[in-house]
Amino acid sequence: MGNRPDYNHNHSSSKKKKKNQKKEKKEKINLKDHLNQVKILILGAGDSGKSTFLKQVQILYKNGFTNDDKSLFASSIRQNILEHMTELVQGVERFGIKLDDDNQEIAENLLENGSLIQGQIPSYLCDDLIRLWDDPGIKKVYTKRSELQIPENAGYYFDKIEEISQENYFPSDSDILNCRIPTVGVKVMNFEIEGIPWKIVDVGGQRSERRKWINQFSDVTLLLYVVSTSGYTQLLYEDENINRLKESFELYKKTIKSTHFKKKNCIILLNKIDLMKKKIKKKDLKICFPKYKGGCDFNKAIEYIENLYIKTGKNKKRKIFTIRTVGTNTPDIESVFRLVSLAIDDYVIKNRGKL
Ligand SMILES: Nc1nc2c(ncn2[C@@H]2O[C@H](COP(=O)(O)OP(=O)(O)OP(=O)(O)O)[C@@H](O)[C@H]2O)c(=O)[nH]1
Ligand SMILES: [Mg+2]
Repeated sequence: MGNRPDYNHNHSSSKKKKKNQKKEKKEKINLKDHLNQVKILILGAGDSGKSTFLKQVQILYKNGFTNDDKSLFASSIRQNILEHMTELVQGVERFGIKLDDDNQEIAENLLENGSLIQGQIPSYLCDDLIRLWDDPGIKKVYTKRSELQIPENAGYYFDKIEEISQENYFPSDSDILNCRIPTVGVKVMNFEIEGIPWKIVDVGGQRSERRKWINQFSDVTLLLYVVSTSGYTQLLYEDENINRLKESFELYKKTIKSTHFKKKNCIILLNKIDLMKKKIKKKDLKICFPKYKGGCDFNKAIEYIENLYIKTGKNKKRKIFTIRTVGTNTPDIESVFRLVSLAIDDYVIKNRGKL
């Protein structure tokens, strides 16, 4: 990736869109004259990429991660490796797949005794993990990982087990961005842009976390709703009868109706399009949205999702913007910030004198 992603709002044709963008740019105003603070609330279902967005803000606007942050992430990354390999080994049994004879014993050992020692992967465990990852049976289970709730990015770390097991391993930004730690509670990030305090609020997206959302609904300047587009082939972690993208859409429908957001602009991040692009070649979006008729065509599929979210959310008092992103790619999130600025200007212009 690395290209500036497309963005769109309220179904404008591309000619009209360009004209609107030009007009909106001209009307750029000094936020300081109108707002005491900017509060951005990030919502979306679990695993959609909300906290990844916050990590990108840390990289872009807060000088990146400290050494203390990196040490903490190193332990989480090692824990991710161990957990996901354990899940793969459990999958071997579930799918009735055979491992190489020697590896069978290693697998059993991992299930019984595999654990980190003071946040480190001991060298014998590192060897075992590498052998398992090299086993064709494990690779076969890995291709079925969506059925096992194993994160799509797990392979990113399995390819680096040796490096990550080094005692002095310090994760790169990319390693940190790929790490999966479900959010519990509310995380707030404060920083300043052009003399105005900005507050970005990230919440946990899993069902058990959502009752805490309402406490964050007041004084919002802009809503960001993150959608994992690749979730159309996955089932919900919390309820394996529900499709993830469907859950995201139903949640959005309910959330955007809230009176708190009636006049608030909203940016929909159509996230994980890297994964969506790969999946759509083999799996039709119809499995999630039966009315979709575009087949295995990425552009048609993404436009269908885009239009669903825009149509459901738009009203006369607010705009729904969309942007396609790979959340782990920093330039994509820089582009989101250009759109954030546009959406906030638009909000301020419409509500001038009432803020
Ligand atoms: N391939 C790919 N992975 C992504 C993308 N965005 C985020 N991820 C990964 O998806 C996983 C989940 O991201 P999080 O940011 O933790 O998701 P979340 O929405 O905060 O999840 P909760 O805290 O449970 O609500 C992480 O492992 C990220 O690295 C993307 O665009 N592409
Ligand atoms: Mg999170």
